[in-house]
Amino acid sequence: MTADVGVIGTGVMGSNLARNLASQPGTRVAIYDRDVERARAVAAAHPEAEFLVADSPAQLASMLHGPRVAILMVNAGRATDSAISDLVAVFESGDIIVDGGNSLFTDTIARGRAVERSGIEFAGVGISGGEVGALTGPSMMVGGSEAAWRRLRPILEPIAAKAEMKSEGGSETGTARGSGDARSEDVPKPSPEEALQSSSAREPETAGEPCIAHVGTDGAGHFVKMIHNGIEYADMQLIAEAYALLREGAGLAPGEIAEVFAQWNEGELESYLVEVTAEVLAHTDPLTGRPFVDVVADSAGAKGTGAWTVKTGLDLGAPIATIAEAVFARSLSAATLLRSAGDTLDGPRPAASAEESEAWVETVRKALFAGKILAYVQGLHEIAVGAREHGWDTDLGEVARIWRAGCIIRARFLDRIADAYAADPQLSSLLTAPYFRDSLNGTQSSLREVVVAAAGAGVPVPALSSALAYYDGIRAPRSSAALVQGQRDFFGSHTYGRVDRPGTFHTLWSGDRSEVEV
Ligand SMILES: NC(=O)C1=CN([C@@H]2O[C@H](COP(=O)(O)OP(=O)(O)OC[C@H]3O[C@@H](n4cnc5c(N)ncnc54)[C@H](OP(=O)(O)O)[C@@H]3O)[C@@H](O)[C@H]2O)C=CC1
Ligand SMILES: O=C(CO)[C@H](O)[C@H](O)COP(=O)(O)O
Repeated sequence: MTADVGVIGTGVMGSNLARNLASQPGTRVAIYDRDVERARAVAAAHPEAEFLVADSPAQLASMLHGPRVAILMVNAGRATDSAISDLVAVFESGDIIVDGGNSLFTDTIARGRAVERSGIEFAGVGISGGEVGALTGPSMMVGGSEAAWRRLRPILEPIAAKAEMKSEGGSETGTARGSGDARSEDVPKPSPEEALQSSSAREPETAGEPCIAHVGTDGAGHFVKMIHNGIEYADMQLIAEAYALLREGAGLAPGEIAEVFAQWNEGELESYLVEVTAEVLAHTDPLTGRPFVDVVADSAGAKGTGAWTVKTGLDLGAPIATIAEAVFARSLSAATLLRSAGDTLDGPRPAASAEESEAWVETVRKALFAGKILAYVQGLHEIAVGAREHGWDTDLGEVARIWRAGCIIRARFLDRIADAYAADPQLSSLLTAPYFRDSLNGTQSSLREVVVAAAGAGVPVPALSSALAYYDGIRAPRSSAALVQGQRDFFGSHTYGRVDRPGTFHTLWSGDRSEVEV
């Protein structure tokens, strides 16, 4: 018996993606893990998937009919390199290797070149949705040649999340829905545990637009996924700051804040991350009976995609300060030695004013919405700049469309982003689209208010502050960069342009201070 597709790596993502593939009619899946017992255990736990389990890459290759397709779901970096070289040794020209992990896009470009020298196709596919998404429908960002996309589409499209079709009236009623997505109103949602334990708990979504797209050649899929994760970092940090403003500014308890977030999730802030936040805040630690959030160490981890987004933004000259602040906020949280100096430092201590809490909650909600829009604006701008730099034909509206369901940053307003690019495919910035312009005009004063209040109260809100600075930086009729240009010319003859005539100029600062054209 031969299999249609192979999955390498049967950990959190690979096991669930393999089950998702195996649940498609007529699809037989072969699995392999370097820990062969892990792959065997996955097959034993899910007999309905009828997996073929390979003991080696060579056996996997022998189980697949040609031209072979294998999807790697292994850790980024060395593990991916080693899995690729194992496959290259046993695959043949015309076969295709798909890297579905969170690889750095520049690695994907280099790997593609190396692999394709042997006639084997290579595609880098960003996959988002965590373990439940992998099982019930992830969002997938495909990078690679048109030929690879044509081959992969029939395999991957059926397992992708489906975003609800919009009814008459467009975004007013159109909410994103992936299989396993929490926002279905008419379909009972299996809990994550149910979804993971039993494939029979899964109600495959067949209607709706599949959340998968070919976003460009070589590294484009992993590039777009990297920035998805950068936005994820910013979104999470903005939410965490809103939580701090409610807890420390309004004196609300975690359970009360959980209710606030659950309520926010009914409106324009509706998103998977806001929903998850409400669940985490409502949770009580079974060991101590205290709010779960109070017993978790306040030191955040990171696997690297956020930092890559920031490094790439620096290389591309794309201003993504809110994403950068979110990455640095995690670094600061984990810098225990640095933070130990805090005890000796003066400053205000937050004092809650509970009597104003209702108005404050609404102000924080609006500030969070403004911050969230600005974080997406930054991420999408970085995609546009990166696509230009690398020659990828990435359609930002398509990116927004495939993020509407299945992925971690799925949110109601992604419909609005998709609409904005559909209305104007040449949109230079989301900020000029009427919905986003009007939303920011209606929320910017709240963003300003919380940043001022937080600074006065000593509550750190780096992401909200940087979102406001980004907004005001864009609004400023004249930037203070003119002075920076003057300073650069003074100490380094770096030259400058003028507002009143074309050309490049230098002032003879050490001489008679006359100006010369250079
Ligand atoms: N977890 C998540 O929510 C998400 C993860 N991702 C990405 O998906 C990929 C997989 O993540 P995840 O499933 O969480 O990772 P896990 O560590 O749970 O699983 C990876 C599996 O691959 C095995 N493996 C490593 N190297 C090889 C190899 N050369 N050949 C065969 N098997 C190998 C590992 O074995 P061993 O334990 O021995 O190393 C392990 O069993 C990563 O790139 C991750 O960044 C993407 C989206 C979401
Ligand atoms: O890819 C993902 C979702 O799309 C992972 O959830 C993400 O990698 C988590 O990242 P980190 O551990 O850095 O917070």
